Amino acid sequence: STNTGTNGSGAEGEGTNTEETAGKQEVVFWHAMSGELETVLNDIVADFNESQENIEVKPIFQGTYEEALTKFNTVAGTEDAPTIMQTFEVGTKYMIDSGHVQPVQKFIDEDNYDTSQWEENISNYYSVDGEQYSMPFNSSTPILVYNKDAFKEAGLDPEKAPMTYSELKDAAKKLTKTEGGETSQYGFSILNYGWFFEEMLAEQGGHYVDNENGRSGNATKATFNDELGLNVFNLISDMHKEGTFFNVGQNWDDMRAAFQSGKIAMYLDSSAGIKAMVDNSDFEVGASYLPIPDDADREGVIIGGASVWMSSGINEDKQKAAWEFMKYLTTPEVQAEWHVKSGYFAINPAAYDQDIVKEEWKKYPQLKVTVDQLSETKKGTATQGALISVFPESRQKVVSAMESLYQGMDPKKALDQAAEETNRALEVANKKQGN
Ligand SMILES: O=P(O)(O)OC[C@H](O)CO
Repeated sequence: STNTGTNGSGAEGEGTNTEETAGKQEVVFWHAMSGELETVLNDIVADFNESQENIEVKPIFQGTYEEALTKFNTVAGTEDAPTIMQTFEVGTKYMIDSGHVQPVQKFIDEDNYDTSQWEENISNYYSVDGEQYSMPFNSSTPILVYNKDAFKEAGLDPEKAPMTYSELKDAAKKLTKTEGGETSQYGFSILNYGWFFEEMLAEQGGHYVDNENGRSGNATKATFNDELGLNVFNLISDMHKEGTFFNVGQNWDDMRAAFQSGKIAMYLDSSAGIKAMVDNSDFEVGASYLPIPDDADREGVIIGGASVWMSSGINEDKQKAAWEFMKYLTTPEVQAEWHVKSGYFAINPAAYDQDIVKEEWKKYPQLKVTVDQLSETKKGTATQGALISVFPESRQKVVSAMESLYQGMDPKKALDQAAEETNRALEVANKKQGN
């Protein structure tokens, strides 16, 4: 089964929005939650619908985050646009620039809604120029996941996950099993997905683009190809050359299957994948913080996952109905259920005081690790994440650069190329926006 929105598979909705059902205000909700996540989401929606006389929320799965955004693009600004759209974090600026979204700030103000109950680290990400654009919903961060049984077998302390690049390299060497030129177990792997690079850069306090990650002004240039970005690329390249790193490709399912089958002993995953991993592995699974370079200060992680957006240009009663649903999603009770069943963070930390969370943390201490890593994150423009309209495109360039490392490309050259391509995309986008 799939666990995260980046890894969509399953039945997709038709994407057409039907009229009001039985006099109820229909709220069409496009999302990218597949597998078990979709079930949990549908349950929450069903509970909401049951509690409402006049509102009916209709969730429609639209594929991966990338696929859903492409579909949104084709209907944004028309009457076929969904009332609510789930978009991954790196689509934030893209959504704002689209001109087809209604910032939820309007409803926060009209309703005197208290957003201080939201986790600041999370809501900050979706707040631009003092305005809350979207409502945080499913937030995740990457974590290091490791096979504790393999650690024991290799003579490593299963309670001590590697925290630095040197420790990671050493552990990976001990965990790698090679016989007659065949490697049956690799020490480490990272999915070819730009998110992991973005996070490992932020951990060191690095910026992805100029103008303080596009937060103090419009970004004009990529900065991720600096020394800090190079640390990450060098790590991957070195470990790959040493034979301790396995290239799993771009598919989340393949990566998780490689871990479960014992092909890799450590890898990076979304915090939203940890619970299913613990449940579905026949060995003990550990979770820990992202490793950092030996001499770096730990800055923390950027909020990943997605938030929910409201379309503009649609009936205001529909928007109000959507806002009711959004408020419901953020209650401590719903967030507690969402956190324990999905593994995503509670965007309302009061959820962590709910009994079901306390019980679950006893059973799955790995869940708490993910919350600790986030709460220890230092506030700043590095960990707030970059704000750029061409982020989804730039991410693809970084993915290609990561892939070229396995063909033996020089890490600096690979990274520079991704940066140049990002610069070109930024230039085009800025011209279009008249900046
Ligand atoms: O797979 P998710 O939902 O944890 O999200 C990971 C990334 O942040 C998506 O951009």
